[in-house]
Amino acid sequence: MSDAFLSLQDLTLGYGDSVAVEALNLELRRGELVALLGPSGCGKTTTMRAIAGLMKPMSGRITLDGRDITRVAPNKRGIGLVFQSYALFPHLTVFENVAFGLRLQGVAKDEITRRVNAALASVGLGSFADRQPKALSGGQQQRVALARSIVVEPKLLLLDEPLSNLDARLRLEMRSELARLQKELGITMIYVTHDQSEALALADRIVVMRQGRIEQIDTPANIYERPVSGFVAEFIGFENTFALKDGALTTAKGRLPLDTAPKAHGLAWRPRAVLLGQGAHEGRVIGASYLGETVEYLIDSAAGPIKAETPANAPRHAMGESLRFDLPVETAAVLSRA
Ligand SMILES: Nc1ncnc2c1ncn2[C@@H]1O[C@H](COP(=O)(O)OP(=O)(O)OP(=O)(O)O)[C@@H](O)[C@H]1O
Repeated sequence: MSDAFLSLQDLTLGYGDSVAVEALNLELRRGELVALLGPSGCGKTTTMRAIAGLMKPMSGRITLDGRDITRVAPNKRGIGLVFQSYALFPHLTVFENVAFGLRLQGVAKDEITRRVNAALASVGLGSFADRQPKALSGGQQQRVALARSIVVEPKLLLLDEPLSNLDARLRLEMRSELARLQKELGITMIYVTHDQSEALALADRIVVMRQGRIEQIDTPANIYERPVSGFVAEFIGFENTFALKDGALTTAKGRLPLDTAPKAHGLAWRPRAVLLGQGAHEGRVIGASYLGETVEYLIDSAAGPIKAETPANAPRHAMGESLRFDLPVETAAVLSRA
């Protein structure tokens, strides 16, 4: 057996006869934060449910800290959960909400007081112990939910879109809070999100899922800069993705020949890597949106629309204008798979 802290081996999961996740293999090191990233329906929540023991795998094995937990009851796995709906008990104080799991475990009173206060302090709610949940903001409630799950010192913490109910500012605040807590407490975490910036900011490694399979596992920097496939590239913001065929960038709409083409399945560029006003290709401006810092152009080309982004203080291009553009191969992401 490997020395992985959590290991998912050939895990196949489904509902009735329909398979939702197929032969998934994933290993986490102790203390690692791994983000599961992917579009709606790709199997993120299903994977989390199986790890938590809330559904039985069709086949495969799960081990945690050297123990096979595939058939262990959810409450005996030592796994904490924070889901999107963080339902606190409305009639209990913040303190009692956090103490709940420890009371169930029969932990001594003094130790409960000590651990609950420490958990509340670690999420910045030390002075809120006596409040009722309804007297807290959404972000504060979310932090109580987090304190409640870390106080029982789980071996593994599963977070499924835990910040999705919060407004943009709170999300950012909670995101850095979570990162700090995770490092401070050394908790191993799996974090489900469909928000790429959240995954990039938080994770040690990102798992990109597609239709129940893993498409790429890598560091945030490698996922962002070196996506292996068109699917990952598009998901992570490379809006100009092409297959390479006979030395030309190829889409269903047409082709753009290249002087020199690398050996690869495809190439992809972010909008800001597209150069306007120079280069081997020709196009016509069919869209222009002012975004504040930048202007985003849609350029009609022989291979369909190309998205380009230039600094707002660069020379502007008018709608309908014909211009040359360049897709420099040296700034492209080289895609090894379809
Ligand atoms: N209770 C269920 N019964 C039948 N099929 C289900 C059930 N829950 C999920 N599925 C199916 O399993 C697949 C994976 O769903 P899952 O909820 O794991 O996706 P997800 O990546 O978490 O999506 P989202 O980001 O929308 O939460 C989907 O095709 C979904 O329709």
